[in-house]
Amino acid sequence: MTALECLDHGLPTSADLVRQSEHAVVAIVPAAGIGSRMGADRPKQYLEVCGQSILAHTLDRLLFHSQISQVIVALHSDDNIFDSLPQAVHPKLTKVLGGGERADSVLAALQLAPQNSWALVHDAARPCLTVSDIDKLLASRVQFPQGAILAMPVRDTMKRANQQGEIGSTVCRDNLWHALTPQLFKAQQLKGCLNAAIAAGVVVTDEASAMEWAGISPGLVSGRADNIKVTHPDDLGLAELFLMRALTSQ
Ligand SMILES: Nc1ccn([C@@H]2O[C@H](COP(=O)(O)OP(=O)(O)OP(=O)(O)O)[C@@H](O)[C@H]2O)c(=O)n1
Ligand SMILES: C[C@](O)(CO)[C@H](O)COP(=O)(O)O
Repeated sequence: MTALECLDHGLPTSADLVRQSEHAVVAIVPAAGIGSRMGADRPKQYLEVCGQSILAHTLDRLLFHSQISQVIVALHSDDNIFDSLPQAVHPKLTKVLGGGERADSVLAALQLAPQNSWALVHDAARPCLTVSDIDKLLASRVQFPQGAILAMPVRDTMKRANQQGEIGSTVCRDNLWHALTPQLFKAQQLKGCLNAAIAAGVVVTDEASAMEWAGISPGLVSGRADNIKVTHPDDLGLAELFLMRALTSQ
């Protein structure tokens, strides 16, 4: 098929595919949180499930992905555990000091991302990410050159509480998605949008919200429901189950 025919059919030309392959993909792992909602004796990313820490599982998925050239991990200034992880000495891995909020930690890591790279930002607290979902998000760059996020359509009826802890309203769930990670954007563009949004006092709880604030509409890529963010104690059992299932299916 000629380039013109590709364009007519909305397909990537070989030049598009070559260009994508020219831009490195750098994984950014915000891992500087303290896990207050977990209430454990250490930051939740260092709790063990299936034989190693949550962070170690997350790093393995990124370090061993063939299209990811570098993994930049943002750590808390008091972190005295990371260097004991086997993954800490991986040649692809770079450490950076995180910040007060997740967005600050992501920004700190973005300072080290190469000029024309893609930044694939993934929470340390999401250890059940699969290679197939990473592949799916990376492949979405053809359809969503502005960037995209893994997300999951809402399945439950959604309620908004009132001040009394009762149902205030039912939120229409049409076209309502849970934002997951990884979230994939051009590193320089993401850095600019994050800096601008934070400077404007915007609450930035994920990378996409900074891009949206700048007027960009990131793509939504349907991701697996087992890509959970380990946040509360009862998430640990789920993570263990999903990781065990992944190990036994290999
Ligand atoms: N200043 C921060 C805060 C959070 N994170 C990271 O962002 C991810 C998602 O944040 P969250 O699940 O909220 O983790 P914590 O902030 O540790 O949890 P909590 O809000 O319960 O304290 C986590 O991998 C966390 O380590 C970070 O790098 N820097
Ligand atoms: C980035 C994220 O995981 C997308 O759902 C989420 O916003 C992180 O929120 P947290 O409060 O920092 O865990």
